[in-house]
Parts: sequence; structure tokens; C-alpha cells
Amino acid sequence: MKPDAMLREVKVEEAVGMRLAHDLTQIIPGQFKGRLFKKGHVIEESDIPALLSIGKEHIYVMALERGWLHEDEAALRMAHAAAGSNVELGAPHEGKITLRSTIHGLASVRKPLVDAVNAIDQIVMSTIKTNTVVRPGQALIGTRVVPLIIEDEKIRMVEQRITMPLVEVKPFRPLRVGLITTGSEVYKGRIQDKFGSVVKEKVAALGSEVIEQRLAPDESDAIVREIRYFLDERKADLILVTGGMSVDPDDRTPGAIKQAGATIVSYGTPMLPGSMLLMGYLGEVPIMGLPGCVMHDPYTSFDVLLPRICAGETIVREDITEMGYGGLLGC
Ligand SMILES: Nc1nc2c(c(=O)[nH]1)N[C@H]1C(S)=C(S)[C@@H](COP(=O)(O)OP(=O)(O)OC[C@H]3O[C@@H](n4cnc5c(N)ncnc54)[C@H](O)[C@@H]3O)O[C@H]1N2
Ligand code: MOO
Repeated sequence: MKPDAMLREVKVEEAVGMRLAHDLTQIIPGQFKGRLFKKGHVIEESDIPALLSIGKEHIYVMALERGWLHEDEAALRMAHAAAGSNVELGAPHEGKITLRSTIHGLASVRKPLVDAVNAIDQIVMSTIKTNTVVRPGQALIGTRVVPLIIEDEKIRMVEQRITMPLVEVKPFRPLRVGLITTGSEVYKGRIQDKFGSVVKEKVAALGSEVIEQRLAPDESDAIVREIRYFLDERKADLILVTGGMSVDPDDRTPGAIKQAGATIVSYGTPMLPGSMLLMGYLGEVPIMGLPGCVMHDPYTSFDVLLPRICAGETIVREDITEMGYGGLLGC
């Protein structure tokens, strides 16, 4: 059975009392784009001028055969298959369904599976990028099929390829963050600290808290002492050390983090700004060395990694490696 045979074309003037087979869109450039009539709407005499004004002299009345799906049902099936935790489905609109986050968290999108689905002809699975911080209500995926009706077989193929949810939103855990600000110029009061407020704000925006900020001069032993303080006495969940991350003789931070016993995932990230960032772990506790740019650049490698850590992910070398592609943002 050809799809055409399942759609009966009826002149608008003769369609009074019949049900529309799909949403009808009106576009008035610069003013309006949206649904003028909803699928299933029963045509009334008074609708005829509006239908003619959007260029519809005929409408489709549908008679679906076995093995075929309407675009709305196809989109619903795909949306259900795609949705993971903390994701909700909207109603079909012009054949499209939008999946939205129900929480503030980290959206994790499985790109290989998304690619596998979009490789199927006539399937649209449009997603945001993985590891994006999202708010409640924020769109994550829009999905639809291209034709008005589609073979059930094709949608089954989509469902088979979605072996795991395509998108889930991980909630942020409230972390107790220890902040160590290095730099003798700050420690000795030659200049005012500008790092503290920036880091505190970024941490708070993800639902965590800087429990204390401590200053240290450019001396390895002093920095190590502060790291041990946060680890042993304050039981911090995350330790951040600012400044002293590059190549000057007074840049002691990477050495001090190593001296404190950290396992280094990477010193250096292939992203600009934020190339001198250090990522490591003291046992289970993540520790980061933050270069000077974090203080003044609004989006650096720190802003990529912090949400992932707050969402409970463990950062491995491969995560750092992948930051290079698309990581040139300025500086
Ligand atoms: N020859 C090279 N030069 C630079 C390199 C490099 O690899 N080779 N890296 C560059 C990158 S990338 C960065 S980022 C910067 C700075 O990195 P540092 O983390 O070492 O920053 P500092 O030297 O400690 O400070 C730079 C600048 O910022 C002021 N500062 C530091 N902390 C504070 C604070 N808490 N409050 C206010 N101001 C602060 C500090 O006084 C300096 O003026 O290096 C590039 N250069
Ligand atoms: O660590 Mo630097 O940010 O690349 O400016």
C-alpha cells in the first residue's frame, strides 16, 4: 500500500465536519509562525476563509493502513525511546515532540546513538551538545519524522538502535569546596584578591559552596599544608587552588599538588582559555589547579569540568583530550 492511498484529498469547501489529518502552519514573515489548526480539528464553515488564506484549497483526511504510523505517533515513540532520567515529553506540535529537562543539572547526550538514529532515512533527532548545564524546562531534544505517515518498521528500527536513553539530566550534588589562593602578591597584601569572588559565584551557581578561602604564598610547603588542611580537617569534597599555574619560577601550584600526593589526570588542557589547568585526584577527592585566566575569562576549561564534577562524574584523561576539538574560544 502506498502512503498516498491512505490520505484522501478533499476540497476545503467540501470538508466541513471532517477531521484534519495533521497540524496546519501559518507563516506571516516578521509576525507569526505557528499552528493555525491542530491535527484532529473538525472543520467548520467559518474556517474556510482562513484555510484558503494560507493556501490550502484541499486538506487531507486520513485512513491509516496496518503497518503505517501518523507523524505524531512516530514522534511519540521516538521521544519515549530517547528520554532518560529527569526528562519530560511535550505534546506533539506540527509533528514534532520536544524533550525538556525537569531539573537544573548536567545534560548527558549519547552522540554515537544519536548518530545511529539520524543515519536512518526520514528520521530527525536533533539534540543539544552533551555536557551542557540545563535549567528546568530547557529543551534537550526535538524529534520528528519527515513525511506525514511512515512505516512502522522504520520506527521499530529507531527503537532498536536506542539501546540506552539518548539523553538524561544528572542532578548536581552539593559539594563542600575548599579554595586556596596562591600568590605572594595577594598573600602579602600588595594586591587585592580577585579570584575568590569569581570562583565562589561559579561554585554557587551549581548548588555547591566554598566553605573557606585560604591564602598561601608562592611556596610549595605552604600550599601543601593548605591542601592537607582542607583534605584532613575540613573533609572538603573538592579542592581548588588558584594561580601560579604557568612557567615562572614562582609558579609553585602544579608541583605542590603533586607533592601533596595527588594522582595527576592531566596538567594542561587543550582548550583556550584554560590551557594551564590541572586536574587530579587525592584519593577520591578531585583537586584542580586554576590558571589566572579563570579569574577574568567568563568561559574556560574550568567551566567545562566543574559541572561534570558537581554532577558526580570522574574525569579521566580521555575527557581532557576531547576538550581540544572545538575548544578554541579565544585568548
Ligand atoms: N611564557 C609563558 N607565559 C605564559 C604561559 C605559558 O605557558 N608560557 N601561560 C599563560 C597562561 S595560559 C596563563 S592563564 C597565565 C597565568 O597563569 P598563572 O596561573 O601562572 O597566573 P599567575 O602568574 O599566578 O598570575 C597572573 C596574573 O594574575 C594576577 N593574579 C593571580 N592571582 C590573583 C588573585 N588571586 N587576585 C588578583 N590577581 C591575581 C597576578 O598578580 C598576575 O598579574 O600565564 C600565561 N603566560
Ligand atoms: O590557562 Mo591560560 O588560560 O590558557 O590563559
